[in-house]
Amino acid sequence: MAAKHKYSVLLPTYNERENLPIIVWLLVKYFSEGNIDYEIIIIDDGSPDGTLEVAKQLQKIYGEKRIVLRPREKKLGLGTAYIHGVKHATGDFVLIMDADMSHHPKFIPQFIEKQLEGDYDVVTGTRYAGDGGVHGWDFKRKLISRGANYIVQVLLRPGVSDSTGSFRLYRKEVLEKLVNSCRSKGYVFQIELIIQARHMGYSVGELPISFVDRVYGESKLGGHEIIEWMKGILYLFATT
Ligand SMILES: Nc1nc2c(ncn2[C@@H]2O[C@H](COP(=O)(O)OP(=O)(O)O[C@H]3O[C@H](CO)[C@@H](O)[C@H](O)[C@@H]3O)[C@@H](O)[C@H]2O)c(=O)[nH]1
Ligand SMILES: [Mg+2]
Repeated sequence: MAAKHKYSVLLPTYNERENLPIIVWLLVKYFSEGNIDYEIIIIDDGSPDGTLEVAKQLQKIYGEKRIVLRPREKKLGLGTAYIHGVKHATGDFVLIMDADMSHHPKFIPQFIEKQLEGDYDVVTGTRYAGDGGVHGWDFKRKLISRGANYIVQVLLRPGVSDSTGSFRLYRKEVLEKLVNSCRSKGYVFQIELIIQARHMGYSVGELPISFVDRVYGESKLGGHEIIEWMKGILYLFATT
């Protein structure tokens, strides 16, 4: 596949020292094999494990055109990391994904194909339709994810089968507009984006993906994030 567009990948990182070289290597592989123009924007939030130092090494290996560093001094949340990253994106399309290998770069050519096929404004990965799935999570974490999706379905009617997932492809100008109309700062940000996309009449396609739990490091979704998530959902319910 030789796509004529440029794709910017936003990689938010907090303590992803072990994962970053693997995901970057795979991203480079799939983009190069597909002869696709790309940049990888790493938004590190002052990770104490030295993720930024690793990112700097990767920039030396792959070059400043491909690896763009947009770090922030401290942990300011996943939603604001995306907002920060998109400001610096130079591609026609923006891919958002986790940096811990739960979102495998092998799906990127499928995201691109799906977008081109349907001329979609957004293509969103789904773990809960078609061949999509979740692997490696314990029962509690599966329940949290299913429960969160169910709450969103009932309260906000997002029009997609997996509203809490965050492996997505956006037309850049669409993402910029969505980001400007979103207020959430944490994990609820991806839900607000997809709800806004529906309200603003953008076309959204779904792509089944498999989500595999991380091998290295830990999830940052703790009790505080879950409480903030619930507050965010209630706020969206009351205001949208
Ligand atoms: N820069 C930055 N990055 C962050 C922050 N918090 C998390 N990240 C990064 O965001 C990505 C996802 O964080 P995880 O901590 O691995 O999330 P998860 O528990 O695996 O959650 C996944 O499932 C959720 C529910 O389906 C999703 O909402 C979430 O996006 C993610 O896909 C990782 O690359 C992580 O380093 C932050 O405050 N700042
Ligand atoms: Mg993760």
